[in-house]
Parts: sequence; C-alpha cells; structure tokens
Amino acid sequence: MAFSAATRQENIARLKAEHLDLLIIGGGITGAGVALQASAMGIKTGLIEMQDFSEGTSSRSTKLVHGGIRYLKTFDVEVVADTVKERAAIQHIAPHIPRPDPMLIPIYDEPGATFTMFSLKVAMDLYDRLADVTDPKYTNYTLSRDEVLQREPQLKAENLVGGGVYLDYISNDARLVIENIKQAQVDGGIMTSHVQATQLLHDEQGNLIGAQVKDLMTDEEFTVHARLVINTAGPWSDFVRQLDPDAKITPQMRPTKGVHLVVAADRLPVPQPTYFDTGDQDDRMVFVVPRANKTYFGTTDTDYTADFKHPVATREDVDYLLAIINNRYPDVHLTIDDIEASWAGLRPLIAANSSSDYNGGDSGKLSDQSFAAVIDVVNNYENKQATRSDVEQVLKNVDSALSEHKSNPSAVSRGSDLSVADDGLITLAGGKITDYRKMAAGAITLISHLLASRFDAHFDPIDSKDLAVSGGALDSTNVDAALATLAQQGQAKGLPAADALQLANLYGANVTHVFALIDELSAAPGLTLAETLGLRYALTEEMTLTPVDYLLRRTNHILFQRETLDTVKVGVVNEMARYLGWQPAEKQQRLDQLNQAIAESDLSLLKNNN
Ligand SMILES: Cc1cc2nc3c(=O)[nH]c(=O)nc-3n(C[C@H](O)[C@H](O)[C@H](O)COP(=O)(O)OP(=O)(O)OC[C@H]3O[C@@H](n4cnc5c(N)ncnc54)[C@H](O)[C@@H]3O)c2cc1C
Ligand SMILES: O=P(O)(O)OC[C@H](O)CO
Repeated sequence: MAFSAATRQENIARLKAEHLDLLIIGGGITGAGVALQASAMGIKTGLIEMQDFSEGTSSRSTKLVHGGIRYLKTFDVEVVADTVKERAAIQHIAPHIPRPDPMLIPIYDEPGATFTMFSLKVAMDLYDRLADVTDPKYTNYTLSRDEVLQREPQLKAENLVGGGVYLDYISNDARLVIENIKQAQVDGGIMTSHVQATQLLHDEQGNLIGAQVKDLMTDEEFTVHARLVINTAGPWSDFVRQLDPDAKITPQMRPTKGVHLVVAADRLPVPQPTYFDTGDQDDRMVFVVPRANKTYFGTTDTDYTADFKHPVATREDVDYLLAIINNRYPDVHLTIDDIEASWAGLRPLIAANSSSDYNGGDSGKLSDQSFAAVIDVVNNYENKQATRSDVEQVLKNVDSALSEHKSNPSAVSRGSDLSVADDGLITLAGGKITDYRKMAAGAITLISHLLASRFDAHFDPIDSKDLAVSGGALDSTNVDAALATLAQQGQAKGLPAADALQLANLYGANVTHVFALIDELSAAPGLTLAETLGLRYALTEEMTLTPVDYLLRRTNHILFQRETLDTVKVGVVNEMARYLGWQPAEKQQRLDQLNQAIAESDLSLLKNNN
C-alpha cells in the first residue's frame, strides 16, 4: 500500500474533509500504538505528527526493549512488572524488531551500588518469574569475578565481585514506530507527518470537537473535526494540554535529557550488552551495547528546558560518559575524537510520579485522597479535634509525595499516566517504548467507553497482543529462520546474500515488496542495488520526505555506518532529488540539513572546539 509524499497530501485532504472518531496528536511510539489499535477496531482515526514519525523521543532511546531492572531499586515494581512482560508481547507482534540479547551486569563492591550479588540474583529471579522466562537458553545466572573478566577482560577488576546475566532485547525504536504507523494506515487510519496541532477547538458547551492544525510544509492552517482527541505528545504533553487557552493546567512533565555515544567496536569491544553503575554514586547506570561493528553507550539523565525539538550532546554530556567508560574500562582511553555518532533524547517523565495509572498504581501527583486528607486535618484542627503536629504530619506526607524525587531525575518513575481533562482531552504521557502496547490498550479501553457512552458508537475490541505491526507477519518463535528464508528470495533475484539478509532483517515480511522492486530498478548512481531498493521503498511506502528521515530513522546509517556515510549520502540526495523532482535550491537545502544532522551526530561541532 502506498505511503508516500503523495499519500501525505491525500491524507491531509481527508483530514480536512472527514469527521473523525479519534484524532491523535503525536506520532511517536505512544501515538503510533494507539493508532494501530484504534484503526484495527474500525475507529475512524487520524494521527498528526509535527515532525517526522518518531523524530521526537522515539528514535532517541537506548534502543532496548527491556524491563528496567534498575527500577527495582526505587521499588517501581509496577513499571518493571509491566515492561518485563511486554518484551515478549512486542517480540510477538513485531518479530523482526526486538531481538533477544542477554544483558551482563558486572557487580562492584562500591558505596551506593545498585545491586549486591545477592540482590542482583533476587532481581533477576523476579525478572524471569514476572516475564515467565523458562527457556534455559535465556534464564538468568550469576558469574564469578573471574568469569566476568573472562568475558570482558578490559573491565576494571578492582572491587569487581562477580556479575549476572539475564534476558533483555535490543531493538530499533524508530523502526518500531514506522511499522505501527504503516499498519494503522493499511487498516484505515489517516497518518500524516509535518502537521502540527496549534489550537484545541470546543463547542458552545466547552466540549472538545477537534483541533486547528498547520501543514508545516505549506504553512496552511485547517481544522480537523473529531469526536475525541488524545494527546500523545510525549515530552510536549503539557504544551498540547496548554493549546486550550482557557485550560488552567498544572504542568506534569519533567523531561530529562539522555545522551548516547557511538564508537567503533574495536575501540570498546564488548561481547554482549553490558549494564553497570556509573561509579559516581549518582544512582545512574550506563548501558554499553554492541551493534554491527560499533559499540554505543549511554545515558545521561539531566533536567532539560531548552529546545525540545533539538536536544544535542554537550561537551559536559560527552565528558561525563567518557569518564565513566574510561573508569570501567581503564585500558581503552576513549576521547571525543573516537566518537563517530551520538544522539540525545528527552524522557517524557511525569514529575514526582511514584507509579502509573495504567497499571493501577497511584500517579504520584497529589491524589484525591491526599488532597482530602489536607482538608480534613485542617477542619479537624479548627474544631480542636486535631493538633498542630497532626497537620504538619499530613503536610509532610503531601510534600514528600510531590517532591520525593525532585532532586534526582533517575529516581523519578518511568511509569505512564492516562487522564481526561474537563473538556474531554485525553492525555497519555510518560511510560517507555517497551510498554507502549499496554499503554495504548489502556487508552483504547477508555476511548471505546467514551465513544459508546457519549456518541453511542460501538466498536468490537481486538486483542492487541495478537495484532502484528507492518512487516510483522512472521513466525515469532523462529524469526532468524523466517528471515533467512525471505532473504533467499532476494538472492534468487541476484542480490548478494549479505545485502538480502540485511534487508530482510530491517523490513521483516515487507522485504518481499522491496525485492519486487528489483524488476523495475537498477542501482542508482553512487548506491548499491540494495541501497537503491531500500530508498525507493522508503519513498513509496514509508512516507520518507528528506534524506535525514531515511539515513537517521528509516535506516540507522548516520548512527552505525559513519564510515560509508560520506559516499552514500551523495547518492541518496541525488536519487531523492531526481525521484521527487526537487529544484536545485530545495536539493541544496536538503543537503545542508543532512550535513547539519551529521555534524551534530559525529560531534564535529564540539571536536573543532576541542
Ligand atoms: C535517553 C533515553 C533512553 C531511553 N531508552 C529506552 C529504552 O531503551 N527502552 C524503552 O522502552 N524506553 C526507553 N526510553 C523511553 C522512551 O524512549 C520513551 O518513553 C518513548 O519514546 C516516548 O514516546 P512518546 O511517543 O510518548 O513520545 P515522543 O516519541 O516524543 O512522541 C511525541 C511526538 O509528539 C509530537 N508533537 C508534539 N507536539 C505536537 C503538536 N502540537 N502537534 C503534532 N505533533 C506534536 C512530537 O514531534 C513527537 O514526535 C528512553 C528515553 C530516553 C530519552
Ligand atoms: O530512564 P533510564 O534512566 O532508565 O534510562 C533509559 C535507559 O537507557 C533505557 O530504558
């Protein structure tokens, strides 16, 4: 099914003309997950994303599907329970994306250590039990000090006491988003990028009836009418809630920036994803992840108030992460000049959120009960039925609930929050990529109820645990074999085996559409045949509009193939310009944008000031 620049125009025309059941504001993983489930149920759904799909947080994560074992330290058991179980759910609906890759946690005997060997084993057993991990290939186990050093001889030996290995998954965050978006479009959704909600619209009774939006490619403003509107704007959630000029909202978001750095694998060789305390007693842990012939590591976790669309790695971020790696791997001596790529993203944290609504916990904000307790104790005090210290105690409880983690971003829950404002705006904020399906399922339950109760519109429920994303129609119990079989189709058409398998790994079951293009395409100037096929597929079926869309999000070329980027980028820009009919001025503008994105990623701007 076409999902191209032309489709975007058609979708905009539909958004103008048709009345929706549901308008989704935000095309990251949260919005994409809601769109997938709503469209599959036949709910007339439109999604608007002001950037490229996933260009917000959902292409800037650690690219893991994981249960957040460190959250056990802050007793965020609900978040861990949900995310650790959701790993298998995502692997089932998107088998070509998250891939199992057991994580090694080295344990150091240091002040403030997150785990001891004992508590790590308890945590890993809980992790496996919650997720029902029984396959001996993946059940957790501990390692002695020497066994850890045997695996990672460059790890610091001082104070190392042992380690543990447990199942987690490496993933491709941007790919997971676009596969949800594509499937939602196939199932009747109206998915549109570069369209921004600029105002929320209400009827005379103050009920939300849609949004004023702006096509950011033409600056044209138009209205989208919808029975319901859901805000899935991630870190921007408070800004979207504020689009209602009359809304008196209490900001709830506390975005924190996380940075990752990429080096060549031979500069930091690790055999498997590795996860350890920073050693700074800052309650942070850092991942070191091998990918292709690279190793990436991160992250920082710092409060952020600058330009949400443009978080970048600063020298301070780089120095923080390099110091941690050089301490844990004392012989590698990484410097900024070793950095080939980087990315920075904003966690959509909910301030002082000590748990999450979708999994039944309280939201950590001033709950109704806490609010009532304050009123009661003041009333009782005035009636001489409570003492001053009673009042002080209640206020102390409230203060700790509201500011329990003010000082430490890493202690703020990674849970999500689902709420409905007085005008009907639904907001689904926070959470993680790993529990996006469950978050969306919670929102869909609410949306179905509201459509039935307020509009007498009824939709049969679907089982989202069995709702494959685009490209996900594969045997999830035997993914490698399924992809190898698909790759043979490409080989049979003359593609080199390695290229055919790389395309199968990226596109999953959709790779048959990619291979079909061989009948009409030959290698574009400066590109291999496989690169030409992938680019054409991205243009015709993944609403790819710019070279950065293709090289950063539809593929990870900028992040993990820096060594071939300077040649490939010329071929990509020329082929896009030819296929999309760009005039020289637009072609130059797109090339300038690409070079800016590459310069930010490979830190050449920072290196020049080194
Ligand atoms: C450094 C870091 C590491 C992480 N690692 C992991 C990990 O490994 N695994 C994991 O599960 N989670 C991880 N997370 C968390 C996860 O990335 C986020 O929870 C998730 O991506 C949030 O998705 P979202 O769709 O809610 O927000 P976003 O992806 O930010 O999407 C919101 C979208 O709304 C759009 N938008 C905003 N305002 C408007 C408007 N007015 N009109 C139209 N569109 C609008 C934005 O452009 C944006 O694209 C990490 C997060 C960070 C920052
Ligand atoms: O939010 P944190 O601190 O757990 O960091 C995100 C991780 O890097 C992966 O989820």
